[in-house]
Amino acid sequence: MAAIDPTVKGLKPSTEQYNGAGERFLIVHARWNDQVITPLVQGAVDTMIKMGVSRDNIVIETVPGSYELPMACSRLIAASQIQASATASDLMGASTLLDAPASAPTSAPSSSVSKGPFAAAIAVGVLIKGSTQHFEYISDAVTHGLMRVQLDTGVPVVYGVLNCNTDEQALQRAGVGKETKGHNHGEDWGAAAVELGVKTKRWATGAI
Ligand SMILES: Nc1c(NC[C@H](O)[C@H](O)[C@H](O)CO)[nH]c(=O)[nH]c1=O
Ligand SMILES: CC(=O)[C@@H](O)COP(=O)(O)O
Repeated sequence: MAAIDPTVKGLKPSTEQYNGAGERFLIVHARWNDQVITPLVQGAVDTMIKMGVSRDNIVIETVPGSYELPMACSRLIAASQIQASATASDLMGASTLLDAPASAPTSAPSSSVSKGPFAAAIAVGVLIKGSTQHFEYISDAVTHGLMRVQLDTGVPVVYGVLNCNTDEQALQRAGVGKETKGHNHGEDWGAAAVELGVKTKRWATGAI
């Protein structure tokens, strides 16, 4: 049998460098299959930091299982938008205090911590096939749910969900396989979140 060309399958690196500095990102992860989830989330965080994102601007939330990911992403994206408008009106209020005492600060305190809306989210879950139809139903529902969240909100939701037939398949895709280590897909998801966050913001201004 002919060997598979290892250069065929996989992600071509982008020619553009993306910088997520100043942007806020969301990671929601399931707690099912934690041995696989932990390195995936770590891989995503490490890559985002390498791409300029401050660790303080990565919000990490957990849910019990993958089935809960779409709801949590949807509501947390909405919460970040509420928080951003509340912060904006607080700042506007502060800047119109013309009769503020001379000792009062004239601008908002500077901080690297953002209260802006999430630029992008990553939903991380690991589904491993068991002996019933459970896996198929959850995989399908979560996949469609996450797509719906990103299209409905206009905020990119990276698909960090592994759908695996065996434990070893899942471990290898988190870079911690027992037979062969494999590649940590969380790193790709972190990079995708920063790229899509930057691009979506650019597209929102009408720039192409
Ligand atoms: N079997 C897996 C689950 N199952 C749990 C569900 O996702 C859900 O939490 C429950 O049905 C309550 O709504 N979740 C995973 O993430 N991975 C699995 O392999
Ligand atoms: C509801 C469950 O988590 C469980 O009964 C599913 O079983 P399996 O993973 O063997 O399909």
